[in-house]
Amino acid sequence: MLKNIVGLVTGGASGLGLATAERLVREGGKVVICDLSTSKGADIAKHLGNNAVFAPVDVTSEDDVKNALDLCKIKFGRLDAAVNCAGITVVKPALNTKSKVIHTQEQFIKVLDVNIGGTFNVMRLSAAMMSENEPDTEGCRGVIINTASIAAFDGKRGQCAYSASKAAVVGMTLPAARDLASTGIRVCTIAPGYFLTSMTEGLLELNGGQLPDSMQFPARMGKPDEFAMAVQFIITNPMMNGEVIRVDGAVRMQPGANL
Ligand SMILES: CC(=O)CC(=O)SCCNC(=O)CCNC(=O)[C@H](O)C(C)(C)COP(=O)(O)OP(=O)(O)OC[C@H]1O[C@@H](n2cnc3c(N)ncnc32)[C@H](O)[C@@H]1OP(=O)(O)O
Ligand SMILES: NC(=O)C1=CN([C@@H]2O[C@H](COP(=O)(O)OP(=O)(O)OC[C@H]3O[C@@H](n4cnc5c(N)ncnc54)[C@H](O)[C@@H]3O)[C@@H](O)[C@H]2O)C=CC1
Repeated sequence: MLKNIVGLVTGGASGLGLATAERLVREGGKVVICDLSTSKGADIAKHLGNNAVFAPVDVTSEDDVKNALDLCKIKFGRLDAAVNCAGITVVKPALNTKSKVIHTQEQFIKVLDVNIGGTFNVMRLSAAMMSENEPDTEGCRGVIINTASIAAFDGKRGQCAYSASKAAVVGMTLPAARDLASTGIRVCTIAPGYFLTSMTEGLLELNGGQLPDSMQFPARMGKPDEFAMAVQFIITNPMMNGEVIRVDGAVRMQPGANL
């Protein structure tokens, strides 16, 4: 149960973030869905009812994130769990050896800006708000959960920017947990494998309907709620801190194309 837990979920209008927002409300919590103003976040929040509200947020903007946290305070009184799911990808070799097309520096920096900068922005500002919470019986004031990817460890061809950004999210997990330990705020990261969302739709088809050979068990794409289950586990287990958990059915990405 997540009874009375107040969560803020970035990327909450789609895929893994949406499943997390839905689970929070289903399990008795409340949620601020943060996503781009162009997303379906407002409709989704309306559909979820009084325990959900939408905040239009670009995670790279300090003002947007502060406004979302203000809304969280006005609507729900406090923040217990910030879940960073907003993320983007670019798929392009550093150099396409056949066409001679070079990866642009702009694309590389954009992915780092959203995936690293956005995650850190939400983490630091959420922590400031959580630090005002009364600690629970364990002395905990809140928890921050970031989303990396198995591409942080074994990225494929074409994933320099994405893998670098996710490796950075892995890298900031322990120092952030150490920074926030004295305030009683925990920080963990989930590194998902292949999950069926708008980020990955079409990949299976592109791969001739073939799942990756390295996929072990279960040999299928993850369901977004299976990510949300990991979020719930981290929120509810006080010993979870400073750790990166792969949720991937034991798959390892291979160097070749597509999946
Ligand atoms: C887990 C998560 O967090 C979510 C995920 O990541 S999901 C996983 C998503 N998967 C990916 O991101 C991988 C995506 N990769 C791809 O889409 C492709 O491999 C790619 C776009 C990177 C390259 O595709 P491609 O079709 O090989 O590129 P293309 O430009 O058409 O290259 C044509 C040829 O040059 C070769 N080539 C081009 N650049 C190359 C390079 N740097 N090295 C070797 N060969 C190269 C290709 O192998 C291909 O050869 P053939 O014609 O003999 O097959
Ligand atoms: N789907 C998968 O297989 C995997 C996904 N991930 C990661 O999980 C996270 C969620 O991805 P999915 O749900 O799959 O993708 P998705 O594309 O379905 O959802 C991402 C959401 O982030 C939002 N977003 C993008 N840029 C934003 C910004 N600047 N500010 C605010 N919101 C922004 C999008 O509008 C979208 O709603 C991402 O960080 C992704 O890298 C990691 C491993 C595997």
